[in-house]
Amino acid sequence: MDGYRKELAKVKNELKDVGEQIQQLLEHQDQLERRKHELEALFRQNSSKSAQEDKQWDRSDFPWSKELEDKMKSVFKIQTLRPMQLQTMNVTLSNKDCMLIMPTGGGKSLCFHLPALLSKGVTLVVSPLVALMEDQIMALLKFNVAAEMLNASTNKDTIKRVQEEMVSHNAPLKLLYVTPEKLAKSKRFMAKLEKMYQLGRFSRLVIDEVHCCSQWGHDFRPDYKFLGIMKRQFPQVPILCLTATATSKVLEDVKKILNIPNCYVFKASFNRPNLYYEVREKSGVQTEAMDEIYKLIQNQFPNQSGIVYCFSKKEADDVTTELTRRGIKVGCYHADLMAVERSRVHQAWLADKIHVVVATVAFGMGIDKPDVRFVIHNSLSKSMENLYQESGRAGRDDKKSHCILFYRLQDVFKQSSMVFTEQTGLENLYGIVAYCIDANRCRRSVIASHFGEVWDKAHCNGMCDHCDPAKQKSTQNKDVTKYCQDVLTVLDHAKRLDQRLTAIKVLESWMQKGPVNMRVKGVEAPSSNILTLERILAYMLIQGYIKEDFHFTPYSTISYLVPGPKAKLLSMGLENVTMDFFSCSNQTNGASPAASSSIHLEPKVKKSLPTTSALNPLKPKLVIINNERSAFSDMKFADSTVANYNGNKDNHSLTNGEGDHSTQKGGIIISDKRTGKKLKKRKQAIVYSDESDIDDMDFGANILTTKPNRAKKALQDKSYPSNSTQDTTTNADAIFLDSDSDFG
Ligand SMILES: Nc1ncnc2c1ncn2[C@H]1C[C@H](O)[C@@H](COP(=O)(O)OP(=O)(O)OP(=O)(O)O)O1
Repeated sequence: MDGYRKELAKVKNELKDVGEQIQQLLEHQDQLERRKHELEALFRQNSSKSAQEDKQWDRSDFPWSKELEDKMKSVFKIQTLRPMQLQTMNVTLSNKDCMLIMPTGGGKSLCFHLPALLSKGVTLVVSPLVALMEDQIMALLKFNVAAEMLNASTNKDTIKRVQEEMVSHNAPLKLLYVTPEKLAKSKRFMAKLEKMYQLGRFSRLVIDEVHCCSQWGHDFRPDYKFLGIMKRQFPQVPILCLTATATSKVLEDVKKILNIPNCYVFKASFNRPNLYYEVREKSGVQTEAMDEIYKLIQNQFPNQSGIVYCFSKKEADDVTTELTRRGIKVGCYHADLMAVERSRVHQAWLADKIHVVVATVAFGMGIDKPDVRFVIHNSLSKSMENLYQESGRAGRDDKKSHCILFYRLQDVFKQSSMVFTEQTGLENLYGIVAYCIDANRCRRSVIASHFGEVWDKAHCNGMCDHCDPAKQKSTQNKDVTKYCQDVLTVLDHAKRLDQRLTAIKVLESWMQKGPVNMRVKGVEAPSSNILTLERILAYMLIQGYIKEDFHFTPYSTISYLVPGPKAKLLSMGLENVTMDFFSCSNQTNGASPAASSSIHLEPKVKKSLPTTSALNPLKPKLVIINNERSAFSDMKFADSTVANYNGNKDNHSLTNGEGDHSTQKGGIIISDKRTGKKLKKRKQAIVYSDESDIDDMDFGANILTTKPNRAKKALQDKSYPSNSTQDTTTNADAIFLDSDSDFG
């Protein structure tokens, strides 16, 4: 026996060592990964080869340089080129393959419009959306540039005419737009292209939104894969690829798919200095969430142009109804609406007849309104690329504009059950979740590292909620290991009972709410607000301590939470989890999820202060306020007696609920405001607090407890009609308020 015991102790020790080593290695791996990204970016930006190449293509002494400048000014009325435009045009005019990554609105179109005018023959442009082509053709026709398009709904006469122009030396046609489907599915059209090529009239192939080729990208389109044969069929035709967003992984994939391994890659900076990035917490109550968006638009952007992006068509319909009811001129745009209605909304918005378009991502590519002052995300986007591209529709006129994302944990699962079948769907989604719950990193630096760029926080210029001096707040790194272990215990308990838990159910069990059999002995209800708990859960998810397990019903896909690959390390106590929290919570409205999830010295978690309106439903007979630390001390409780407790048991003041004070020496004397009578000794009073220093105070109550769950139990024992903490609070005879009180 002794031998076993010794060996067991030895094995446990070794396991502990191994765990610590694993943790160190994991941390080291994280650091190396980060450094690798930075070095790759630095390498790309500074390597002598790429610097030389940039210089080489920046020249103005090419045979076409003079004509290029003339046409730029005379046809497109543009005086100077933006960064990377000249390089790109010089490469493609040299008949070399090129890839340009430039942010939305950066001016990619000019990079093939202008070369098209300087080249003999026709530039073929593959573009994913008919609406996008229509917009471009309209703009080109205004500049008297001959452009056409072919798609599934083009009539026979037009097809015939265009196909004749493709192969006619005298035809004025300069740009021909087609959908990838047209290329992939029309053999006749491919035959015409062959002919055009043999006649030397196929001057260039432009592939817009080229990231659609790659399954690693955020908008994979299977028909884009077909473009892989173009280099083989037309080896002399230079390919120009354009996209606003592509990670290095996507770039490499695209090069492979299109057979252009040696193409030149130009990358304009992702940074849009005039865009202010912000994440705000979204209320769990639909009407409150709508009120907040309404107030935001009304107060900050009155009569200004903006877009509100929604997760689904139904959400877009609902938000449209809600905002219209509140008096904002909005139009709705999504794929289920008739084309005429979509076009009506788009045109009315362009003409400023309506200010806001509430839309799904269907309202996107090709939106070129210069004065969009705000883009609000009512729900989480599915990736950083999506967020960047969608919010990038703001501020094309280079004036300050706002990109505000409303975040709530429940939106993660709406998205995850849609994207989990995509190759990197969950990875991309968790990337944007990390962006949302980050407490202090510059938003731009998170975006930059996502796109593999080096970013110096100082360059943000206060243009994100974390760098804005007006929103200054300090953060503290706190240990949340115990919380994370408790979550895993809840999951283990459910597993033993053969139950599956969604995130909401996990939170419920963790907070000792919901079905009694799901609550776990030894797991104490955390004294923190729901937002903090959601944030910890989200962090566990993106770090791999928990993971999602998807199940199908005939109507939907449900995401359950189960222990993740790193769970073991945590439950064995071999890994510590720390998170950043704001050290003071002086923000209420508009705070980011991180901001409102401030945390005390563990294990206690602090929450944002509820507003007066949040407390209005509470009408207990007695309200005891911690005067020293509470922001509630100025609040009025019309139907309650208010006792101001200042941490000194012997000196308290009482008010009549309307703010008239009378100081009482020698302990609290509680009287009922309505009758003026002293509350009877042993009157029931439930006190919610974690403050241990009230433990031994005599409130004349026969129930005094310091934990909400114990209070609740006490209430249940006394047969109070309540099923939730909120109800018990409402029904309590007395509540204790300090800055940590929890109304979750
Ligand atoms: N050098 C320039 N100087 C002034 N304006 C320019 C210049 N180049 C382009 N523009 C204008 C034309 C458009 O109104 C606007 C956006 O250009 P555009 O080519 O549509 O952007 P883009 O194609 O990169 O955006 P998206 O990714 O949304 O398609 O900028």
